[in-house]
Amino acid sequence: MGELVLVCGGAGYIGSICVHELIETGYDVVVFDNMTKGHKDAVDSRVKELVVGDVRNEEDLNAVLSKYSFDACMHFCADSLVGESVKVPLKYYDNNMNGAIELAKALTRHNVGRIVFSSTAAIFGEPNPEFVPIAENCPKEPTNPYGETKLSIEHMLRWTTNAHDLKATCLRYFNAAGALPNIGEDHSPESHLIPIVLQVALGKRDKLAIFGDDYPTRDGTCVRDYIHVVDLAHAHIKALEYMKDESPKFNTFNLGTSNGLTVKEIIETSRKVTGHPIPADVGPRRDGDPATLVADSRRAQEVLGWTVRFGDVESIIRSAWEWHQGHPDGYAQ
Ligand SMILES: NC(=O)c1ccc[n+]([C@@H]2O[C@H](COP(=O)([O-])OP(=O)(O)OC[C@H]3O[C@@H](n4cnc5c(N)ncnc54)[C@H](O)[C@@H]3O)[C@@H](O)[C@H]2O)c1
Ligand SMILES: O=c1ccn([C@@H]2O[C@H](COP(=O)(O)OP(=O)(O)O[C@H]3O[C@H](CO)[C@@H](O)[C@H](O)[C@H]3O)[C@@H](O)[C@H]2O)c(=O)[nH]1
Repeated sequence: MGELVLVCGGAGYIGSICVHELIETGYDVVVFDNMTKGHKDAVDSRVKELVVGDVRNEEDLNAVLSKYSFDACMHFCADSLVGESVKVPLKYYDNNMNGAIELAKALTRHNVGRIVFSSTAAIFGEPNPEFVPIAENCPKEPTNPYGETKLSIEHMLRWTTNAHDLKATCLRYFNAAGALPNIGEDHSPESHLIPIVLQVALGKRDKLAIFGDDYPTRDGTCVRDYIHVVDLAHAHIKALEYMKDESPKFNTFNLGTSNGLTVKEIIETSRKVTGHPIPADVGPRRDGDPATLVADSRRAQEVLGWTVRFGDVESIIRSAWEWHQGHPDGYAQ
């Protein structure tokens, strides 16, 4: 029998892929998700249970934590749209902050000793070019409420691990992308660049809007570091193993490929992968978008022994394209 992991948000995009990789590695898994954005069909059929509950709800958490004896927890639950967070900040403070606080309280009550938390590149805000690629100690000045809530949760976890018998690892993903053959990205409404580009290629949309071409980048569009979601999943497993040994109680790692690509470059590569012209018009900037976010992930490589296995963006887009072709309506079909 492997260790038992509680995966909160395990019916969502990144969480469901982590669940699959955990089970493949020999872990047992219970998924806990309120299903506001999760998909039942994304959850591996080998999980011990898919519990429908809300991380903000003490009773829901007590029920699952009393039923099972967990070795560790992964926390993927959040609202996570940069633009939306600028428009409705209180939704983000409510779900992200309150969810993480209730979960941390429940883990300490039930003596669960390890948590891996989904943090984000958005905690760094608009880094001065001298700090790009972005290492863990880069100044943190979020430019949107989403990043603010994630940074506050990191601080809350640091103080909680200081006071309790709990270890935490915050993994700051840059832009998650790609798919497994049967698990992919299906957000509704979709706001992420690669799935939107592929929906145009599938004929589900006529064209897409490029949000601004007047940024200080090589072609004027925003630069992001797209990392394969399976590589992210493997970093979670490495973090669980690391915290089992003599690790510090609180840890942070930046996770990306260190290869920054512009919005226009992503569209161009997608044209090559799909063979579709993918029409795109330049529109206004989206609120809260920093110009450039590229990771320096050497610390995760050196300390966790993590490696990027699927770093080439063309193969990342190809894996997403294969999933989207097989699931043109997402999980709805
Ligand atoms: N997608 C990215 O590129 C990216 C990058 C950096 C960080 N992140 C972070 O990674 C995590 C997962 O992202 P994702 O793209 O898989 O998102 P997602 O929306 O697909 O998954 C989140 C899951 O959490 C569930 N959930 C949300 N609030 C909940 C609550 N209060 N109680 C119980 N379940 C709840 C949703 O139903 C969903 O299944 C998020 O925390 C996000 O902020 C994502
Ligand atoms: O229709 C679109 C959609 C997106 N973009 C641009 O494409 C880039 C990537 O956007 P998106 O895919 O929405 O990702 P981000 O806004 O960079 O945010 C993602 O990456 C962050 C870390 O970098 C995470 O924290 C967030 O959760 C995750 O949504 C940005 O410059 C957007 O302005 C467009 O130009 N047109």
